[in-house]
Amino acid sequence: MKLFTASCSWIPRFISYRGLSSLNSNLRDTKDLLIKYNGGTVDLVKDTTTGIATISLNNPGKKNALTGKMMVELADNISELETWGGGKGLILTGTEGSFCSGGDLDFVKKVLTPELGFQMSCFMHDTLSRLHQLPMISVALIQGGAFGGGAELTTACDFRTMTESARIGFVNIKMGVITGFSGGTRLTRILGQRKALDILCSGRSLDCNDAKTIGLVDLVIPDMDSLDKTKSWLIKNYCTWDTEIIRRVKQVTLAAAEMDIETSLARERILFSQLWGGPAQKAAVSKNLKHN
Ligand SMILES: C[C@@H](C(=O)O)C(=O)SCCNC(=O)CCNC(=O)[C@H](O)C(C)(C)COP(=O)(O)OP(=O)(O)OC[C@H]1O[C@@H](n2cnc3c(N)ncnc32)[C@H](O)[C@@H]1OP(=O)(O)O
Repeated sequence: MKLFTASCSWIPRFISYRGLSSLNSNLRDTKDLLIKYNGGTVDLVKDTTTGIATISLNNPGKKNALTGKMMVELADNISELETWGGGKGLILTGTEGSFCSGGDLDFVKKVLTPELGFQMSCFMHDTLSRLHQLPMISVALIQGGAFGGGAELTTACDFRTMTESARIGFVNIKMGVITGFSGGTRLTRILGQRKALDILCSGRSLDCNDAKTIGLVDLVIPDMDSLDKTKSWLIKNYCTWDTEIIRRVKQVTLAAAEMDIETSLARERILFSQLWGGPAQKAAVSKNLKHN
């Protein structure tokens, strides 16, 4: 069988994850290209009282399918969150009862060359890596459907909640491709290789029970008031602490997952010692707390 990649001589021979920065020079060009494919919005709301941000994918006529312009807006929203020192948590969701049905097929049909696919993929990898690396606790609220690229988006978050009637499917294989938004790598890190292979290679869609059983989803919630319920769960479980502490815990876990152990330990020592003797610790040690 002749390999399709034989015609893709323009693809760099070696691309390492850390090598992504060497592709960054192309991101501005890609942004200029993507923004021309109009439709939908991606809206960011920052609640300064709770420290919880919400990003909503909004293209309801197409079940929140992602246009090029929406990819750019998502990237811009992440850039804004990177500079928000007050952020504790982030909820990524969609409007009008859907999460996201993947790439907008009207847009996809206009960019069907390996070169443009590579550019789009680099852009989305950069955006979702930056989302994943935000020093706040991120949750994807899956409602309605999350398919193809939409399912991939959920894997960039730390946690996933899913409504009782929702479905999630990595259907890329049924569309003649594999994961373009980094979902293959991220799903494998979440589930392990065997379960990820099952989900990716079957292309089957999962209901909330399947998704919870395999460990893709952390919490199943009723359809009603799913955003409020996700927000309450996020705040109650992870975000009652001091902002600086939450952000440091997230950074420690990221370093441990993605760096060699000595570098990660060095980072943990610094993040720890900067809190030692601070107001939160002084208040806690003066309280004679019992943890049972
Ligand atoms: C990036 C790329 C990749 O593979 O890496 C991808 O993500 S490929 C994209 C992978 N995603 C897909 O192939 C999704 C295909 N769509 C579906 O399976 C279905 O539409 C569902 C998403 C399950 C929703 O079904 P349901 O019966 O609830 O609604 P529906 O089919 O009437 O959809 C409502 C309207 O949204 C449109 N619509 C739905 N998904 C769309 C998409 N991804 N791009 C463009 N339009 C889309 C439908 O054509 C329809 O338009 P009208 O009202 O005008 O008829």
